[in-house]
Amino acid sequence: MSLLRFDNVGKRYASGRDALVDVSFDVAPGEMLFVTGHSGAGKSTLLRLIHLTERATRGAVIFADRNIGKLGGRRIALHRRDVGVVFQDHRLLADRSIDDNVALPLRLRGMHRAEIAKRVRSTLEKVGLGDRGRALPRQLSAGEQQRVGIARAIAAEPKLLLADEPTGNLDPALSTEIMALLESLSMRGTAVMVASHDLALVRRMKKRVLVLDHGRLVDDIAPGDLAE
Ligand SMILES: Nc1ncnc2c1ncn2[C@@H]1O[C@H](COP(=O)(O)OP(=O)(O)OP(=O)(O)O)[C@@H](O)[C@H]1O
Repeated sequence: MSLLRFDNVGKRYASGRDALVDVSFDVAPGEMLFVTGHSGAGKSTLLRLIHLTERATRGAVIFADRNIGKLGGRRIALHRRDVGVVFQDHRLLADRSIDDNVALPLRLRGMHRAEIAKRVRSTLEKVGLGDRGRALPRQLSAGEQQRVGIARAIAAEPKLLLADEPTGNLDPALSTEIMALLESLSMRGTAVMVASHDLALVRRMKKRVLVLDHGRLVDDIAPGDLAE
């Protein structure tokens, strides 16, 4: 069974630019994989079609057996509950505590306060920040802030976590640490898709790699098979 399927997907922006052309692949539940390719190859666009910040203009994007390209209004919000997103610049609220930042998506879905407090605590523990909940983002290191970004994205227990260049601003040691964290999430059952142009990092992780070139999927490399 697949969690996500791209079926001959194309994306042409209003500008006329073809960002994705005839892209097909499947992602299994709990799988971790990378999407790589040169700048402008279409990595971010591919993730946006899954999060529905953009729509495919050809083909179908199927998530949990549903064609999400047709969803509107409230159904988009419901779909996004299943899809967590981590950004390069983590986008934490500077004047809110770490606890509040992680709680925000749970509040938005109307969860009860006691349940939120419990979830926030367990999620921060998962990312190794169980004792930092009262700190403000600026009191944390760059790597810790990115871990808070991941905690916020997984607090609601999505089926899929999308990460767009999640280590773009971090040094190699911290990047490896963040990747190990993402890997541990996939081992607990959350599928993880990481867009990255950092080939050295992608190689070290020995996961499946989708390679985009000018919007086309030119390779789908099995775990560990990326050439040195
Ligand atoms: N909102 C948009 N409107 C028009 N064209 C866009 C838009 N977003 C991206 N593009 C174009 O689509 C193509 C793919 O862009 P995308 O951002 O998906 O690539 P990328 O692989 O993520 O690149 P990078 O590594 O530089 O972030 C590029 O040619 C880009 O200029």
